[in-house]
Amino acid sequence: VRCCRVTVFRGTKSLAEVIALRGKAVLALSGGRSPVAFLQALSAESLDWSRVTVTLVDERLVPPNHADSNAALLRDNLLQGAAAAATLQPLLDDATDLDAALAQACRHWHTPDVVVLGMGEDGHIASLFPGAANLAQGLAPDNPAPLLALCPPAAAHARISMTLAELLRSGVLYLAIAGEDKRRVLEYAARTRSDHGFWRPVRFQAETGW
Ligand SMILES: O=C(O)[C@H](O)[C@@H](O)[C@H](O)[C@H](O)COP(=O)(O)O
Repeated sequence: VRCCRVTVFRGTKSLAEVIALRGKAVLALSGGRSPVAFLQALSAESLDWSRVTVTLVDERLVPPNHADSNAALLRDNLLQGAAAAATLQPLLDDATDLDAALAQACRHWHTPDVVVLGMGEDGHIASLFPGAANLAQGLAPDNPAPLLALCPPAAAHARISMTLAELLRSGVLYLAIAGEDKRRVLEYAARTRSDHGFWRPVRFQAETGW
């Protein structure tokens, strides 16, 4: 709960600063199970939401109203109350194959000003899952591509994800995690020097102080 309140406070402040500077802001959020309380709390924040475009750090290749759709998660939990005035820019529209989905997502993409990441217990952020065939591409710090298509063996659906390079090109990054298990993963990742792909995404965040 504390993590959620702190991230709501900091995220809202960052958005307000970007809006004051540039008149508009792009916010990229994560999906999964844990952001519900955060999204609901954020939706009640007083901010000029009409100046905010909300998008996702990753999306699953499912129809827009599927229970696993991250866009549906935002629609149901964030785009309510004060935040209903924001513009939702989903990553996927009606694409059913992964290449078309990636092309579609890239067409509408804008590098976010504010990003809120979650983290899986295997250390993945966005959909940069350990074991994904093209993980190296997703983690290459000089990859010019903002988004990547992956079929991670550990995940239920094929995914579109921000690349690590694009995360690093974004304005402000927050990592919102809760619970002992995730804390242990983060601490382990910060300590380990092994170059095992399993720990790379999250170790990168630990080392760069996200
Ligand atoms: O769409 C997704 O799956 C995410 O964006 C992903 O990176 C998520 O943040 C973690 O998997 C944590 O998920 P939980 O909140 O469900 O633990």
